[in-house]
Amino acid sequence: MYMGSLPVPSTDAGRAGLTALLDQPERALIAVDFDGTLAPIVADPEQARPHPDAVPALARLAGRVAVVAVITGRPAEVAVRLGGFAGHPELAGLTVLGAYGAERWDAATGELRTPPPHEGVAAARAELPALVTGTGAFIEDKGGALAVHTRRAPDPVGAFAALRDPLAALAARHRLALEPGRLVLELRPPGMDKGAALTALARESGVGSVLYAGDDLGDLAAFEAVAELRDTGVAGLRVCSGSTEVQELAAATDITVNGPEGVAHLLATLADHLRAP
Ligand SMILES: O=P(O)(O)OC[C@H]1O[C@H](O[C@H]2O[C@H](CO)[C@@H](O)[C@H](O)[C@H]2O)[C@H](O)[C@@H](O)[C@@H]1O
Repeated sequence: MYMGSLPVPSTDAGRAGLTALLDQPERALIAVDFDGTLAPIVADPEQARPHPDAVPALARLAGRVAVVAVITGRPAEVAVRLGGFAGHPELAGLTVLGAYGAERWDAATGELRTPPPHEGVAAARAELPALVTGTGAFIEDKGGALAVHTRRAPDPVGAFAALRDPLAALAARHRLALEPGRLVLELRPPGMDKGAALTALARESGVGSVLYAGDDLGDLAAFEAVAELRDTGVAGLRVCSGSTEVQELAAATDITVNGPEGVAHLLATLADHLRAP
């Protein structure tokens, strides 16, 4: 069902979230995930780029809402580079929270904040090649974390399943978290997730409504955070960037759109609705 050209959220709380965003955009936070939400999924992580309509839509929204943010598992500076977010005058207020919220880049200052290295990542880095050899998986070394990708393996799902337990054991040995995603298993420092990152940003900005869009298991914490923010009086709208790969998000969200193309369309339609009078 559509409200004008905007989809109608499937829940009362989601409808309240959308209404709050449309009524008081100057008090709204719009936060989006990068891979699978802004950027279509591709086989080589280095080749991921936002959907062509996504960044222009974010830029239009940035002029109308209180805060626009990208919250991603990528290192913040990688998301900034792949997204082309630096030096974009209309995105001068953009915040990028990388490494599941452990890193922060603010367009306004250009400042990048990263945590000190976790010794477990260095230890896992040394052991990982032996575990991965022969599976067809490849390692994306993100500096502060390690991602093992099976998308390019001959049997991506089989390789993912075969690696899950050994990587969980490796993570446990080195006090790391194992973060499963879309044909990827990430070893990363514990203690931060996208939910904590989103809540902190919402509190810091004092917003009255939050929209969060994501596509993967790592986004569930952010969707839960939106639900918790609602209990504290902050209206919320949870948008699923739908895919055939991840089925678990529909129950945790208020709107499902068709992947990054659908997200870009939704953001652009929101920007149309919020056009300055
Ligand atoms: O939080 P996100 O912005 O969604 O980042 C999560 C991970 O995404 C990337 O991997 C995913 O996208 C790749 C490029 O499309 C794809 O090849 C891979 O199969 C996906 O899992 C990225 O490479 C990771 O570092 C991110 O943590």
